[in-house]
Amino acid sequence: MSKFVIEGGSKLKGKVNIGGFKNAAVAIIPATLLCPGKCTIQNVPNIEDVNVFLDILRELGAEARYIDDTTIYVDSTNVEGCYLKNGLSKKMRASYYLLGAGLGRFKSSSSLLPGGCDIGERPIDQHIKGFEALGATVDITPDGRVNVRADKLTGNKIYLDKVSVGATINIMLAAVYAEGRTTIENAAKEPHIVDTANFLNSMGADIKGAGTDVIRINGIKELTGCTYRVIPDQIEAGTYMIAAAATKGDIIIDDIIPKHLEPITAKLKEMGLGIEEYGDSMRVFYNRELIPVNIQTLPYPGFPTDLQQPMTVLLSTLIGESTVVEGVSEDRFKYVNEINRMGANIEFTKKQARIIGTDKLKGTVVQATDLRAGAALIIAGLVADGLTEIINIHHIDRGYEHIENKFMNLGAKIKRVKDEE
Ligand SMILES: CC(=O)N[C@H]1[C@@H](OP(=O)(O)OP(=O)(O)OC[C@H]2O[C@@H](n3ccc(=O)[nH]c3=O)[C@H](O)[C@@H]2O)O[C@H](CO)[C@@H](O)[C@@H]1O
Ligand SMILES: C=C(OP(=O)(O)O)C(=O)O
Repeated sequence: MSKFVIEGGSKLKGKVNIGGFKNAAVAIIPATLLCPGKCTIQNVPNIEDVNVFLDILRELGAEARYIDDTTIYVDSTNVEGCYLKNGLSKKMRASYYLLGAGLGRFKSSSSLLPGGCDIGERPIDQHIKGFEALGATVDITPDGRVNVRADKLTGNKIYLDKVSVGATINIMLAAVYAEGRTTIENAAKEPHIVDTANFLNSMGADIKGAGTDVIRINGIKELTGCTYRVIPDQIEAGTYMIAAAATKGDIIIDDIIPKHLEPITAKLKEMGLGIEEYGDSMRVFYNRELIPVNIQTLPYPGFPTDLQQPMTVLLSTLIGESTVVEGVSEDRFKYVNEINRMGANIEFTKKQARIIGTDKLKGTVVQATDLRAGAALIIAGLVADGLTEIINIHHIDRGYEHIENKFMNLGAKIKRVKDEE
C-alpha cells in the first residue's frame, strides 16, 4: 500500500497537460466490444480503471493492450459472449457498460453489480428499464449477478425518470443493433455522452441528438473498427484549476476543451479568480482575494458533482460563509470528516454543506474515501500548514493519471511513499 505525503505551502506555477477523459474512455473501451473488428483508441488516460477494463476485455477473449502511454488497441473479433465470471466488474463503476455492450452484440450479458465510488445509493433501475423496453429480460441474483438477455432487440421510446449518464450510455450501446428506432428522452447531456456517440458513429452507428436531452438511435446491421481520439478530461482540468486557486498559483492548463469547463470557469471567475482562455489551453491565476460563493451540483451543463469535493475544500479555505448543495449524488459529503480533522469548519448532511472558511488548515493523516475525495484531500494538503499524509490512495489512482508527477511539475511538494518506507 502507498500513501501521499504532502508538504503544504507551495503556490502552483507552470504548465500541466490534461489527459483523456476517464468517464469517456471507460464508456468507449467497452463499446469496442460491439464491433468484431480492430479499434485504436487514442488519448486514453493512464489510470487503473482503464487497466481493469483491459483485463476484462482480455478475460472475455479480446486482444486488448496499450500500444503507447496513451493509445490502446482492442480487437474483439474472437469474443464469443459477454459472461464475466470473476469479480473484476466490482473494481469500478463503468463495468455496467458491459451489460449494454454485451446485450447489443451477443443478445446477452452477465456480470456482477458494479463497484465505483462510495457516494451513496447508485441504483441501475433506469439502465434496466431501458434494456427491458428494448425487449430484454433482466434478473439480479441474490449474490449480485446481473443477467441480461433478449431473443431480439427492438427500438422503443424510453423516458428516463432521472437524468443518468450511465443509463443514457448503456441504452445507446444496447440499441445500436436494435431493429428500428430507439429514442431516449430526458437523456443526460454530458460531453462524454457526445464522445461515446461520436465513437459509435465512427464505427458506423446511426445516433443523432447526443448532447441534447433527446437521443435517437437508428438500428444498423454492422459496425466496423475505427481509430478514435477521446476528449480531454474536464474533471481533471477542473481539479488543477481549483488547486491553482487554493494555492494562489498561476498555471497554464493545456490540451482542454474550454467549452466543457464553462460551469467551472463561471464559478471560479465569480469568486475572483483570473482565467484567460486560448483555444485549447487556459491560464488560471490568482490576482486578488477570492470570495466565497454558493454552489449547487447539477447534471451538465450545471456544476459537476465530480468537482464538488475539490470545490468544497477550496471554499473551506476562504474567509466567509458558503453553501454547497449536492444535486446529483445521493450521499457525497462523507469525506468532510477528513477535511474537518485538518481544521476546516463544515457542517453537512447527505445533500448539503455549510462552510465557515478558515485560513488555518493543518496537515495530519487523512484517508481518501473515494476518487474525488482523494483529489480534494491533495488540495487541502497543498494549502495546509505542515505535513499531510493521505492513505487509501488506490481510489485516486482509479481516475487521475500521473497525479503526483503533474503536481510536482507545478511545484507542489508531494511524494508517493510505500507504507513500509
Ligand atoms: C463512470 C462514470 O461515468 N461515472 C459518472 C457517472 O456515474 P453514474 O452513471 O453512476 O451516475 P448517474 O448519472 O447514472 O447518476 C445520477 C443520479 O441518478 C441516480 N440514478 C442513476 C441511474 C439509475 O438507474 N437510477 C438512479 O436513480 C443516481 O443514484 C444518482 O443520484 O455520472 C455521475 C454523475 O455525473 C458521475 O458522478 C460519475 O463520475
Ligand atoms: C464518481 C466517480 O467515478 P465512478 O463513477 O467511476 O465511481 C468520479 O469519477 O468522480
